[in-house]
Amino acid sequence: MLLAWLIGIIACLVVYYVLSAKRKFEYWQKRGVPGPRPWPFFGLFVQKIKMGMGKFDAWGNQTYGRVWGSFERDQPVITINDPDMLRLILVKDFSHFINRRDADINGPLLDNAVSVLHDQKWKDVRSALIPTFTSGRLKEMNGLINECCDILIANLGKKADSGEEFECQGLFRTVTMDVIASTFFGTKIDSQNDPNNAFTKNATEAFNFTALNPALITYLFFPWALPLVKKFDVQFINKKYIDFFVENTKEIIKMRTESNVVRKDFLQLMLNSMQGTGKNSERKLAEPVADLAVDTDESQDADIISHHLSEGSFQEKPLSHKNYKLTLDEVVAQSIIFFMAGFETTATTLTFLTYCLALDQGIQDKLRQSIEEVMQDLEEPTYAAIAQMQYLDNCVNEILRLYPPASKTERECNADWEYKGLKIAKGTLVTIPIYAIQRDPEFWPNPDVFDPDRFSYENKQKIKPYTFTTFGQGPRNCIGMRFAYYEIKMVMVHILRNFRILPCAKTEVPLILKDMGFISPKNGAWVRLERL
Ligand code: HEM
Repeated sequence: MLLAWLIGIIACLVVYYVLSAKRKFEYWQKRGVPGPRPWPFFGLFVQKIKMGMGKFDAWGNQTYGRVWGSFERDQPVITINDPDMLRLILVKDFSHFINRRDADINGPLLDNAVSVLHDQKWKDVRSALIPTFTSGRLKEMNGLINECCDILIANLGKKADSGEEFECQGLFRTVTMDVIASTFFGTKIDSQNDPNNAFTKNATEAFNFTALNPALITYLFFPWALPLVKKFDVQFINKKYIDFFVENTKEIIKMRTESNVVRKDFLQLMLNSMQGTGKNSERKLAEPVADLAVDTDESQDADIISHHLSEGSFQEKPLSHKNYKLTLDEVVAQSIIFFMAGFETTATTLTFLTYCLALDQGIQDKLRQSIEEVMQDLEEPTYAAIAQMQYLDNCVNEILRLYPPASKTERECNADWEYKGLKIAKGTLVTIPIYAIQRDPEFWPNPDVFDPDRFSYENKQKIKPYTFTTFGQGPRNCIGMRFAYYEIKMVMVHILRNFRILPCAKTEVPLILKDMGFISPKNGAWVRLERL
């Protein structure tokens, strides 16, 4: 009897999942949008895991064209590789596509993070954060970043002297973590000399995503169980790692408030905004929020980013009309999200660049020489010097094109939208397949080749807008973009002025990628160094 019941239940579930897969496939067919047929229950999950997210999107583009449809859970997903459509979605019609999806597995504190906030609340918080990332602020961080780089160079010197082969990503994580801890929290954690310290361990573990992440599995396959698992504190990034950062951040804030210590770091800027003493609080109602890509304060100086490439990041309209004051929870949440978003992405970029320079000594020599031409008698790089290093900018952009740390981003459509007969219904998720667009041979000839000259002054003018979207585009692009460029360039200048990067026996060619969460080398990127 029990067996009969069991067989009956399984049969019902099979029928349900088969019909549901059919319904999802037909949803896009009816709208004339091609796309893969999802498997019952698994959807397209198995293919994504097998290929990796970026390669899955590239396969989708090749097979179905520039616009194709699929589903995630019960939500229709449309993947768009058409740069003209992306311009509309990310910039012109941004008001239809303000938010990313609400996965509701971030945990109560991270629900306050700018990356997951929605609508007006997002506008308020983002507006309050903008003054934190101007080039003026970055210039103030120069000494702190140089300090972390000096430790790196001392440690690399030991590796060069011993002829040791080493894996770069682990090493770069410790540098970028030290930089973030120092520039954001005014704290020296010295994870470079103590890679087992609690900050490094917790942050690295927090990013150790696998397809078996319990929150991800529940979200994708058993959404009805979400309220239940949330009761057990299951969230996308394990609660124990988040708690570690919450406790530390709150402790630092408490110490500052009690002792009235004022520092020149990002945390202080946020605390100023909380207390209404920040630059933001002086903004007049009608005054537009500072442009996200172009720093009006410093517009007479060369900037650290290529404006041409961040076309569309212009803040066309003010985001918020209020002089928003951050709450304590919001300050803590932003601190954590900056830490999380900031160290792994920059470490990965440094890793890939080091790897590619090891394999191409010609490019490495040219880069070193171009850096020396700017540095001349300077002992340590300054913001102004970095901004003049054109070939370094080309190399960094090319590595970000070839290996974008985030293989995709997304927007959720909040009101029905139409373009040339294609209707996107409210509630549809729009996927922007960063990796796939940046490896598309129509936009990037020989897309798998590392060729910094694609970004030379002359060639850059020919790059089709919205085909380089490593940092996203439009008002909701990466808020840390300028900081990331600055940090990556500073670290590379220090390394290349001291060492030649060489391949070693363990250098994997071609590099196999891991593409769950952020893109990274699956088996690490191994090199060795020689002192110059
Ligand atoms: C190489 C380094 C980095 C890359 C490639 C990168 C990439 C991205 C991408 C693709 C997005 C989504 C943009 C969109 O949807 O249009 C994003 C958002 C974001 N990034 Fe970055 N990022 C990097 C470094 C950083 C750093 C250093 C920070 C902080 C210090 C940061 C903080 C953020 C935040 C807070 C958001 C959400 C912004 C919002 O929703 O308003 N990122 N990033």
